[in-house]
Amino acid sequence: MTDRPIALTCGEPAGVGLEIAEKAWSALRSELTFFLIADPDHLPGSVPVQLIDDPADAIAVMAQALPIMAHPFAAPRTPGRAAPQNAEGVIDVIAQAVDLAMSEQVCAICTLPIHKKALKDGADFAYPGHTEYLADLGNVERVVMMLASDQLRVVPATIHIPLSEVPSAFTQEVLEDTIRITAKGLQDQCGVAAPRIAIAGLNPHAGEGGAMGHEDATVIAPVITKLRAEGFDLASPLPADTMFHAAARARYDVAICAYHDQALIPIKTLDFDGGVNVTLGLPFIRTSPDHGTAFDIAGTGQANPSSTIAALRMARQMAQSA
Ligand SMILES: NC(=O)C1=CN([C@@H]2O[C@H](COP(=O)(O)OP(=O)(O)OC[C@H]3O[C@@H](n4cnc5c(N)ncnc54)[C@H](O)[C@@H]3O)[C@@H](O)[C@H]2O)C=CC1
Ligand SMILES: NCC(=O)COP(=O)(O)O
Repeated sequence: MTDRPIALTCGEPAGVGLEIAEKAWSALRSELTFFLIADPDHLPGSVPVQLIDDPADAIAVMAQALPIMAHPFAAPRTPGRAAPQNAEGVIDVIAQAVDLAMSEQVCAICTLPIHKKALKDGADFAYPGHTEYLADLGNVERVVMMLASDQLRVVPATIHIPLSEVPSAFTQEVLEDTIRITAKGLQDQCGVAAPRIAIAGLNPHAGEGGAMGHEDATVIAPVITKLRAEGFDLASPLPADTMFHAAARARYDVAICAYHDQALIPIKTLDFDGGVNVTLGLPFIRTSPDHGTAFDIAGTGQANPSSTIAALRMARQMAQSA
């Protein structure tokens, strides 16, 4: 699998992504092969680059220059300010990378951050994030967003929806599918043979026996009973406030949470620089840094490439074990 390169999508050109792509190339040029799909005119120009037409050409280029598959955009790059005319280009680059993955010309895709509102405003993008767009491109109904670092793996069972919609979206079916996809992904792609899965309660104190909400007993508990009978190793439903300290984390391989911030706050607090976002359940491998476009520091040279470097390494590792 690793004879093929990883496709790195440019994401929002006004963000820190392209600066990070150059730094990631400097760090990884003798370790693994990736190429960037981007408008060459958008690149900050701190490293040598070489245009390629065929993904396979990246292998010979990588040690000397950052391989670029050119995708012309409508407008120039202005750090910190998204150009609405570039929204279509950002979306098309992601679709191009998926085509390359589905046709097995690349071993994985790694996506640099998009600005969700810029895509909605500029191109009426119908998806709240990569995760949902990639599910559609990959023709799968349900995928799982997992964020992983050396210290913790977390999965939000509901993803990019308003908090007010979480209780109705967090159904037994969603939770069951999420557990199944997560367990399979950990076994098949992450080298965890028998995943220990912790489920966070939705309510304070996991509902405190019904005194603080009912979903822990009526949604989570029945799914746990059903899946335990099938052999899943599930701990549950745990009060979310006490399941992320070091001793608690040692008892599970992944924490499945009810909603976005319940999952992402602990991992971004523990390891913002090393966290990787991976989509499980797709017919191809996709990783991403855990951070966003960071418009506030774009163009300043301050962007830390560690999360993208970790994401590229994880993509390669997953491809090796596929
Ligand atoms: N995978 C993706 O495409 C993601 C996209 N986003 C999008 O990014 C946009 C901005 O989101 P925010 O909530 O502001 O989060 P953000 O991660 O872009 O920024 C939060 C803070 O962290 C800092 N930061 C982020 N990445 C950094 C890096 N590599 N090095 C140093 N400092 C860094 C920023 O300067 C800022 O102060 C939004 O549109 C959001 O939806 C957010 C997360 C992931
Ligand atoms: N907060 C995580 C995030 O927004 C990543 O979303 P996606 O673009 O990877 O779906």
